[in-house]
Amino acid sequence: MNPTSIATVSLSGDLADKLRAIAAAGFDGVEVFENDFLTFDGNPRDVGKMITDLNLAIVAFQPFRDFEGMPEPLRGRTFERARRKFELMNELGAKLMLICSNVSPQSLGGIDRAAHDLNELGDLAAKHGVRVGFEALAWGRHVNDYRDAWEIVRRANHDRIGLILDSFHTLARRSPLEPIASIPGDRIELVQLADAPLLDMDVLSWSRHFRNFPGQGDLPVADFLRAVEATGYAGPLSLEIFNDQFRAGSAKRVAVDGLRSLIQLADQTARLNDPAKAEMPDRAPLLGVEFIEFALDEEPAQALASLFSALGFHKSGEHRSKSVTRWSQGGINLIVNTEKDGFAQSHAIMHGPGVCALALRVGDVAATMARARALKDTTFEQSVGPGEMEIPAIRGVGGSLIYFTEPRPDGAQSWHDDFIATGDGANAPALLTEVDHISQSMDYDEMLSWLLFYTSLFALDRIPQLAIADPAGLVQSRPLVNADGSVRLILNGSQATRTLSSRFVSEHFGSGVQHIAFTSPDIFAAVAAMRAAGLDFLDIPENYYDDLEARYGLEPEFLDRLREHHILYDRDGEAEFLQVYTHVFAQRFFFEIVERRGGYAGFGAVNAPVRLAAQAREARPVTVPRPLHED
Ligand SMILES: O=C(O)c1ccc(O)c(O)c1
Ligand SMILES: [Mg+2]
Repeated sequence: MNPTSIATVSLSGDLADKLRAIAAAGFDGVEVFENDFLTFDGNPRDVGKMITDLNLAIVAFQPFRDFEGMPEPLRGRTFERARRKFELMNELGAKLMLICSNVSPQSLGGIDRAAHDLNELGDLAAKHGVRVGFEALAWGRHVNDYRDAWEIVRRANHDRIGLILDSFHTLARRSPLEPIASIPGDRIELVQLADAPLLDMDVLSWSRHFRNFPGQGDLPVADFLRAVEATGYAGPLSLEIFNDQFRAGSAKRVAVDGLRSLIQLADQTARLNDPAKAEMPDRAPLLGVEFIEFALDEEPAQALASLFSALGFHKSGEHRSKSVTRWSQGGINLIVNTEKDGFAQSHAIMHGPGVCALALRVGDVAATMARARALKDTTFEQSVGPGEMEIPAIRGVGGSLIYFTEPRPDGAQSWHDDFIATGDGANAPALLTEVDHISQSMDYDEMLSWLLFYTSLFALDRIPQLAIADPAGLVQSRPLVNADGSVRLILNGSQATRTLSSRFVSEHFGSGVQHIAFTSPDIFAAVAAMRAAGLDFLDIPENYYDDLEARYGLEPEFLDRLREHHILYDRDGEAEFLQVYTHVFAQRFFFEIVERRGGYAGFGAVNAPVRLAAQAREARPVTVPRPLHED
């Protein structure tokens, strides 16, 4: 793999914070952004030493703007400015200066004029023992395509002058990638990498605010890198991300994401060339949700058990050595953990009653763990009793765990064997059959981190992000689904502080599962049975049903049944979706029951504002967050 690097502009903090985060994440080098240096209180030699002490290479000093094609007397000033920066680079210990193409209205066009300027600058660079790389900005005044930048560099014909390629500028303009392959690799000084979501806006604003790490956006960065590899370029791959959330987020977390994105991109690019030569197992296919584990104290656990019973679950097992019970229905397994020590208890103390772990069924646990380790995901081990199974796990959202299980040939040990089966109620027909989806709420700034976490490890497809109106602000919602729909995860985050999603995070000390939806083959029968068992459902206003009638012209009888059972409805072509919500449990999480008819693939997004408003009416007033247990 090429050396890894990241530009300081990609992270929050002052220069020292940024450099520490970059080194801690394990990058080989760094592009020093001039602005990070100018605003830092430390002389160039000390900054240079700080960087080498962290074992980082200075890959580039940048950007030097508005250089080529200036008329006199501006041209003379520009060369003097460059000379000063070369001196500064020598003090810092930087060997490469990045020049981005001129945006000044005063600049003059002409490839030979630009080539001549760069040739002359090459002599000055040689005098100072440094090199210069020229990069086309997508919005450059005369040079805005890498092919023109390369032609200028070629004609400059100076051994101190090379080309800089940036995936964003190339892919944003939809420039063809094939011509990259014919540039000699040793004339490329640096390759910068960035992804971005597809947005319909001017390219400058898009670049300055919405870039993100490869794999977080929609651009074909692997195709770009594949073309670069064909040149024989062996220098650093440097992430250069201008992103509003990254500037505000945790430098440490974002730096780790950056390295993970490069690891996944290298794997993706290798697979484009020859899947057999990949160095790590492929993204893990998900086969289903094996179980969902709740951690809580005895008292709320009893209330949760009543709720599970009313939802049609039966207690199907008692753990052999721990205070852990299993509840089942159809293909769904829920685990209730009330242990007095260990991971689950810490989770309950920290977050209150809630989901502390998800277990996902994968084709090959060992391969999944190997890929997780390659991606630098955090693995987790916990002590187990004699003869009990250790289930391999990694850390997920909000410090929760993701366990991995795999289908086992008959007779092989499985996590089920840790439980003594209790058969009560096992023969009742299942009202609910599968986990339909799991929603996790998180800080808005973390959404791209968890998106990368999930999609780099698992074969999950991203569904476009939706903005959903909560009465207290917008909530961004990003579904991730596997090919057969057996695993659907939803990431929710909001920049507004009082939305249901934000309050979940702020009042419960961090991100986590806020809601779980189960599939029912017959939602009316399920809701009737649950109501008979004493459960009631989130109230939905009459206005909603009036609108449904107006929108779809539903049969009055059908509409009455929806209304009576508080069921929400959506339609997509011939496909239909019915959904109903429990009240919120312990002010933390809630359940949803859905029925999908005719292959409905969405999540009832049109109904989400109705649900959020209903929940807001029920929500307690905001209180100052405080841990459940203060001992
Ligand atoms: O947005 C800019 O000005 C800018 C500067 C330097 C770069 O390498 C780049 O890609 C963009
Ligand atoms: Mg760039």
